[in-house]
Amino acid sequence: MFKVGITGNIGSGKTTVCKIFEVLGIPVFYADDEAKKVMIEDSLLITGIKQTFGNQAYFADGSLNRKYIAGIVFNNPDELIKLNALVHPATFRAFDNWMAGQKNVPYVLKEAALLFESDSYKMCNRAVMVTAPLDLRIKRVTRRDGITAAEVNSRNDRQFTEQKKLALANDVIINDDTQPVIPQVLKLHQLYLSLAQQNS
Ligand SMILES: CC(C)(COP(=O)(O)OP(=O)(O)OC[C@H]1O[C@@H](n2cnc3c(N)ncnc32)[C@H](O)[C@@H]1O)[C@@H](O)C(=O)NCCC(=O)NCCS
Ligand SMILES: Nc1ncnc2c1ncn2[C@@H]1O[C@H](COP(=O)(O)OP(=O)(O)OP(=O)(O)O)[C@@H](O)[C@H]1O
Repeated sequence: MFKVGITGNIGSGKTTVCKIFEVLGIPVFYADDEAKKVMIEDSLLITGIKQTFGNQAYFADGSLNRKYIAGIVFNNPDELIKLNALVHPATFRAFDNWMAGQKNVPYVLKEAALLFESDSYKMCNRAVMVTAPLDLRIKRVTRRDGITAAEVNSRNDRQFTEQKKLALANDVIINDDTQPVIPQVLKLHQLYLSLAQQNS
């Protein structure tokens, strides 16, 4: 199956762009969401997270204390490395399981904030990056999540720079309010349909 990885730094608009691909009938695996799902479902992972970050990482009802974990890992790169090492293998397994269920579709998308940082782009046939300037991304995320600009910056600082990501991407979608996104998606969709057909 032809796989397209889609990424972009915090607030670039990856999820928004993926929703357009979904309208075109393309299944999307949302790695960030799946990561949070395995963190409450995989008992070995839960034990590892509690041992590493303390029992406060979870609320009494078993849900994830995202604010608590974010406060630790986005202020300490070593702690973030530990969290990534715990969570990413389980997320990769969830992707493999999801892939096994995909039938009769021309191609699939894997949405991951850390597609390049985690090397998972190497398992994709193509990588597309959604890009927008930092000031606009900060504005979007502070409005969406009610977090501060400093908190957005501290996450952004833990990601490859836009420049580094652009050098690794095969394709780019510009989502900086200067041009419409839908025609860019339609153009790439046609490209992926034809590449997937050549690949089959
Ligand atoms: C720390 C957690 C609990 C905070 O949850 P929260 O709901 O506040 O954020 P959410 O997961 O929706 O992520 C929002 C954005 O933060 C950034 N971000 C998330 N995880 C990371 C990370 N490990 N490194 C750098 N940036 C990250 C991304 O831009 C992401 O799109 C959560 O982000 C987490 O568990 N992260 C580790 C797992 C991971 O790496 N997920 C992302 C890719 S699989
Ligand atoms: N072209 C656009 N016009 C207006 N609002 C937009 C546009 N693109 C994204 N947004 C808004 O900006 C916010 C961030 O977009 P989105 O959630 O798609 O980004 P993301 O890259 O998936 O973010 P994160 O990395 O934080 O998960 C959302 O509230 C979304 O509705």
